[in-house]
Amino acid sequence: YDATAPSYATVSQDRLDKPEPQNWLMPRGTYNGWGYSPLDQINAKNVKRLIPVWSLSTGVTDAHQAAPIVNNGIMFVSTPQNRIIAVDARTGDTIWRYERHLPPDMQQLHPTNRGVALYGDKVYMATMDACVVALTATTGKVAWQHCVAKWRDGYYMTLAPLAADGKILVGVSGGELGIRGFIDALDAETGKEDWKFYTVAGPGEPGGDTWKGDSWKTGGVPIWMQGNYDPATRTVYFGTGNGGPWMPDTRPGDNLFATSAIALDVETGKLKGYHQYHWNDAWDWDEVSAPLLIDVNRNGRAVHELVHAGRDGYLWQLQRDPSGKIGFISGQPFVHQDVFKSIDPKTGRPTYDEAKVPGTNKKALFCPSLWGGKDWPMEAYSPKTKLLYVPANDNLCAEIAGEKLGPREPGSLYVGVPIDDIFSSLRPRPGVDTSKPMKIGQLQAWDLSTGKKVWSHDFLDSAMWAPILATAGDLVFSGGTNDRMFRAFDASNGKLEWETRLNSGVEGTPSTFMVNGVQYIAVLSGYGVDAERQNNGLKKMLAPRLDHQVVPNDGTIHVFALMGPKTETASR
Ligand SMILES: O=C(O)c1cc(C(=O)O)c2c(n1)C(=O)C(=O)c1cc(C(=O)O)[nH]c1-2
Ligand SMILES: [Ca+2]
Repeated sequence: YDATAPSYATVSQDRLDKPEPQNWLMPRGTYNGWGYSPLDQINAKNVKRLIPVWSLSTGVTDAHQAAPIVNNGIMFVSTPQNRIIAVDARTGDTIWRYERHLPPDMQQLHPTNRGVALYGDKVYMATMDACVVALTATTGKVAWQHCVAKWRDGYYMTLAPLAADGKILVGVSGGELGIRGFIDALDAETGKEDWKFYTVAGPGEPGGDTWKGDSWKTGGVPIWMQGNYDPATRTVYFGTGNGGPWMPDTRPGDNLFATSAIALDVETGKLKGYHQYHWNDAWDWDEVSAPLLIDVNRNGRAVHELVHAGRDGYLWQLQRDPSGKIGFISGQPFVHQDVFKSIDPKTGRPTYDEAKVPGTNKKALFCPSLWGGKDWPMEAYSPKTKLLYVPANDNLCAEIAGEKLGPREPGSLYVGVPIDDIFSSLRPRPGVDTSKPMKIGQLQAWDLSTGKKVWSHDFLDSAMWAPILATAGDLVFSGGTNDRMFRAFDASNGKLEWETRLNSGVEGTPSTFMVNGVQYIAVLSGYGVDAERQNNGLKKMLAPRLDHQVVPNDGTIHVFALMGPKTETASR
């Protein structure tokens, strides 16, 4: 009998509203999306003593992006192919495993999963075949499942569900398959649908006049990242994806609510407000990472903001209102961006350089690339340093041209750009000398009060493709580079404090937690999907410098703690 063995603690709405510091109950730790932990046992002074405590192979390869979710010493990890592993977070001993039997004839464009949600006594996962499964947290047995769409019709799910107000909120991927995107709220107990919100406004609905003819039926606007939540106003905030098909002339108009931040009433799913970052998207710039809820000090006044580092390469600061309305404050490039000619100072609406807008039979070279100034990996915010940390990719561009599309075939790509052209679209920023090590990936830190970049840690010949964890120990953690490193930086100046090389590329969402007085840092390795596709583009662009480079794909859970007597007892 182990008196210190973890036992499951029911996840109430109160606990989700204010998670205990020792737990990590959702992908970003808290509903505001900060990716911040108040734990400080591991700090800038002692992080050099950080050592591996345990690791565990997940048994699958490809993009492991989920955060290890921890509730009272029990860790839940989801992986590609929709598996979940529940382990004793101190030892790595497996408690149970769940494996979804996915249809064998299903093609996966983005074989990944961004994490589980906890609510009550259940664990929830959104699946590649467009279903939500609820498992009993202590046993891993299926309590219910509910399919929100037909995978044969091009719908799939990669996001972590958001648990709030007794509901499980999910959205669908398929922006490259001609879907009509939506968010569904399911009853956490039964799986019954409570409400549905279509992200492509239909005829007669608000925003419906921003789509012409039947274009709304295949308008895309996927939701493939978890939302954030404001319990005080009971508002959920999501970021929305690209319009489909990609070429903007196939769907003239602004295309609401594509590439936007949207605010929905958690109870009813009613739209309370929105801000479209860029209209009539032409670049696959999904703006799916949900805006962070941050109170920013402006001249002694706390302004309630929504902050988003866009795939369009702009850092957006918006204002949130108790009514859910979203106002515009500022937008400025955080990487080289040559598409926007200006931003309306009142509304934030950009004007475009038409030469940078690809179309059907119209080639365009534009910066940043299709993968954006920042793709899905989430920013972090530390209330201690008051800095926003952005995983950015600078000096990259892309060149594509559209081709005429036939009618949509359910379940097939409906992009209007040949897939091989997409994977070979990456270009260096014009004028950059690629014969020398090239500045690409950056971990940037921004002061939101002044709108100034405070520091940047730059990586050569590598993108930066991983979410950030910030801690009260004055550290920020992240992987994301093509050298398999997992790193800790000083949160105030970006100095590298610690790094370790893992078995494969790291694009996991780091988390931190405490059990029996020991603080741990956890992250998944496992490389794939678009981080790998973009890196393949870099290899061609920078040849022969990266010719020898191999980034393995194997998935592993890694857990670290400080070397010392406490760690030794903890890991035994
Ligand atoms: O339009 C969509 O539905 C959709 C879905 C996904 C996804 O579900 O992962 C990605 C994208 N688009 C996308 O454009 C993109 O760059 C991307 C990168 C990744 C990844 O896991 O690295 N997923 C996705
Ligand atoms: Ca997309």
